[in-house]
Amino acid sequence: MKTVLIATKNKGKAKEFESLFASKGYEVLTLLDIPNAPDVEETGSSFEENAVIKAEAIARQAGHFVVADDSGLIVDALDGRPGIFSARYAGEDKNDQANLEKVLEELRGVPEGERTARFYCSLALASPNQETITVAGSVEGLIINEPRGDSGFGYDPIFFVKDLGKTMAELSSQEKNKISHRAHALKELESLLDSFLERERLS
Ligand SMILES: O=P(O)(O)OP(=O)(O)OP(=O)(O)OC[C@H]1O[C@@H](n2cnc3c(O)ncnc32)[C@H](O)[C@@H]1O
Ligand SMILES: [Mg+2]
Repeated sequence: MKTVLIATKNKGKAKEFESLFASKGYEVLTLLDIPNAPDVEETGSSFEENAVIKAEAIARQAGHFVVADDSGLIVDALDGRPGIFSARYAGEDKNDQANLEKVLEELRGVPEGERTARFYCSLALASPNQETITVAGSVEGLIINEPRGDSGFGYDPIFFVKDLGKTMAELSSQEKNKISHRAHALKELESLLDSFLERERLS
């Protein structure tokens, strides 16, 4: 089976990539499988910049092509926050529960019609031998008042998907993997991946 290395230490993302790539015939490895994998500092000012920083740092270290994901929640009433600071919104310890509570607190009193938001995912595909490629995907939603559901990870329990009448955390993993920002970004990457890997083989 073909293997792809994903430059992430996030267990929720790792699980989703395993199932998203399984349908394309790839086995997924992440930094969680590699002892002492470095923490790459996310010093960029956009999702794209951070995805590229992570992908290129790990590709250089591993001497192999990798995919990195930089993603987050963009809330219109909060001028786009938490945005690229989604993982550490409530503090350096990256606590999902504290992060979503901070968003709910900041939105207290904001009427339903003004609680629009989107999840955004930038994927970067990098190799020591080639120019880095980036793609992106997003999904629209509303931030509800109370967390609902216990699947998924991160901000999923407060992100309501209007068309499905459920929060992201109330969807099965199969359902989330059809409509998520990550799934949409990966769809974009799919058409570029084969030719990237062919150039990789020839380099
Ligand atoms: O950098 P890596 O190691 O990949 O792991 P991370 O958790 O730090 O990941 P990011 O820097 O990309 O931060 C993304 C944050 O946005 C949130 N997020 C991203 N995708 C999400 C999803 O599908 N559902 C819910 N929350 C999500 C989640 O809280 C993440 O911690
Ligand atoms: Mg991160």
